[in-house]
Amino acid sequence: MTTSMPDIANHTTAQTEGTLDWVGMSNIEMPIMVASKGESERMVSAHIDAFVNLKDAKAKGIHMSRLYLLIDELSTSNVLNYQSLVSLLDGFISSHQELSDQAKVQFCFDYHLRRKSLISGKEGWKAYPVTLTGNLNQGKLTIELTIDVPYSSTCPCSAALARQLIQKAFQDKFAQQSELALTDVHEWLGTTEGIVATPHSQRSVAEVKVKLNSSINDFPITEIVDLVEGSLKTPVQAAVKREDEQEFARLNGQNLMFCEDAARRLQHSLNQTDQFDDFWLRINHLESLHAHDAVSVTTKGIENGYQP
Ligand SMILES: Nc1nc2c(ncn2[C@@H]2O[C@H](COP(=O)(O)OP(=O)(O)OP(=O)(O)O)[C@@H](O)[C@H]2O)c(=O)[nH]1
Repeated sequence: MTTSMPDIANHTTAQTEGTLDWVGMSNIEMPIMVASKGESERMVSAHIDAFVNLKDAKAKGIHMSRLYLLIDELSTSNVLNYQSLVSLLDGFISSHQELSDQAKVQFCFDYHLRRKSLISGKEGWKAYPVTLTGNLNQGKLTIELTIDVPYSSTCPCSAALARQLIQKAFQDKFAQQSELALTDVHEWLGTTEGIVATPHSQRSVAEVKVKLNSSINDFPITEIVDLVEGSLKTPVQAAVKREDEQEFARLNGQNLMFCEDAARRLQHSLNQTDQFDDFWLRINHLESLHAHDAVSVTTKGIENGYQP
């Protein structure tokens, strides 16, 4: 004889009635196969949030296990791409008929890419934090991809102030000499007295969020990383030999930027491509001059689009 188990979610009603915006599970850890455009399908270790709304004020609760098992099925038998993300959201709602008409899911993971050194031809891994978010609200679908791309920024103001000090040191050193010997100047420039000041630079992070549509099935992770790094020109490096470090110093010197400059460069590049319905970006310069960060935020600026 089998004993039937109490089913609180189905057979009892709420002690206090009320509809709820989101109910679900946060921080579920699962391996997920991710389809990223131009890359082989890759297993990532994902942290997942899964939610539905509770529109029935009297219902005791949602069915957590149904959401969990739908994600588990994706983890064990499928690949995460645009279509499977949409099917997952559909499944959340169809498994909660009468209870829910909104669903959202978020996958957070590090996506590793091989990145080339600047000069030496070496390669190394870089981990990019990625968030994929799906939201289905009474039939209205939103799929978003957010990537954090680290880079280096050198302060243009600091660079100008350092140049002024270098000019002054040059004057102090050579002003009294009637004739300048090229070798003397050349040698002096190679000393710390010659380059008496250096501008400050900082590790910086561009957070880029794009709204995807069904014209994209595999997520454009590499494409966005390439776009950001290609625009800013000073990506954080993986494998570095001295020739790479020297090139990095040159690139920093030739791409001086405030957080405003970085945001405008990315805004320009993202406006050049029409594959994203909308974008939002936040530039964070983790200052070395200050103990606080310099930040700029912008969006595509479309009607009813992302708000800054
Ligand atoms: N709704 C809800 N469930 C919770 C919560 N915390 C833990 N659970 C548990 O999640 C488990 C799974 O719930 P259900 O999905 O309703 O499980 P089930 O009744 O076996 O599954 P179905 O037959 O598909 O409804 C239950 O044992 C709940 O106790 C909570 O805060 N809210």
